[in-house]
Amino acid sequence: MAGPAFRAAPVRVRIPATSANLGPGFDAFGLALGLYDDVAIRVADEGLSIDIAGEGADDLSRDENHLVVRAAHAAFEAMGGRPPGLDVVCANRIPHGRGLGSSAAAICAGVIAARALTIGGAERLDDEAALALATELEGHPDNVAACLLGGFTIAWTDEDGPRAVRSSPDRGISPVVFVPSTPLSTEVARGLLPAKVTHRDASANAARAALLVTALTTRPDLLFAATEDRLHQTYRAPAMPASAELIDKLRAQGMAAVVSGAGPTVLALVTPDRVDEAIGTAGPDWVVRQLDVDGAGASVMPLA
Ligand SMILES: Nc1ncnc2c1ncn2[C@@H]1O[C@H](COP(=O)(O)OP(=O)(O)OP(=O)(O)O)[C@@H](O)[C@H]1O
Ligand SMILES: N[C@@H](CCO)C(=O)O
Repeated sequence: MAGPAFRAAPVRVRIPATSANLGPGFDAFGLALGLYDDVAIRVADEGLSIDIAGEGADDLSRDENHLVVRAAHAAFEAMGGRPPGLDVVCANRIPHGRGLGSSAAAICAGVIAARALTIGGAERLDDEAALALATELEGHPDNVAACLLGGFTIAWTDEDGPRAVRSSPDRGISPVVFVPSTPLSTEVARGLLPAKVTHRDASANAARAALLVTALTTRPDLLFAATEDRLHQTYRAPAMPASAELIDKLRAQGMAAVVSGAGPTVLALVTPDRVDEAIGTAGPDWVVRQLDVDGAGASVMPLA
């Protein structure tokens, strides 16, 4: 295929935060949340300029190592070639290293923006290829699947690569996130996991994960039972003791609380009448937000 041509006009993409695992669905389940990064990218005649506002403005690199740029470059290469330069403007709202899918959002922003900037991009990089590329860059498919598709997603990998299906959570479920001030990198949190787990723990998780699909989509009354996990949360608790304590407190009140992604954010999935009670359970050290479920996933937006 000949190298691609590019659109002269900038594109703006809106990318949701995501919560992965949801308790028992380690590396498989994801939920898109109504908290967004906005990224605008324009093809330039040369060079690279990166403007960052919000999360990470003080510490992110402003060169080719910037994750949005790395993902965009990877996507351009996959579509046949890069443009000569890029101007990138990021408005970041998803906190970094907290378990709300900031790295997946940055990757999906780069991939979706690059596709929108490339003439014929949708044919050169279809949705399956975009998921595969984003998964390769992120290392696992759960956050990127929810980020690209919105809603509640189940991701898995077969011989053809990562796959995902999406469904809409029951409208009677309100996600509440409790974000601590200190980050924990996913890499460190994954390093705490054992290489092997017992058959008993694996089968316990299989039952709860299967139950969670029903609980999330049609039976919110089963969410508490469905969010038990034995594959990652206990192993990671020593790296996030305050999160483990808050989860215990919320669960003692019958609320479905879990580690969000690799932590240390805590996610509670509650009915709307219990949102205030959930929020009141956390002390002043937490930034607590009730968020909507995002139904659209990563979207190309009209320019303002
Ligand atoms: N908007 C962004 N722009 C550039 N780089 C980002 C952006 N968001 C995240 N990153 C990079 O990703 C790192 C955080 O990724 P990490 O996987 O550790 O946490 P997370 O994605 O926030 O959490 P989780 O994967 O558990 O949901 C940041 O330290 C930064 O290097
Ligand atoms: N499934 C991943 C999500 C965080 O990126 C983990 O728990 O490590």
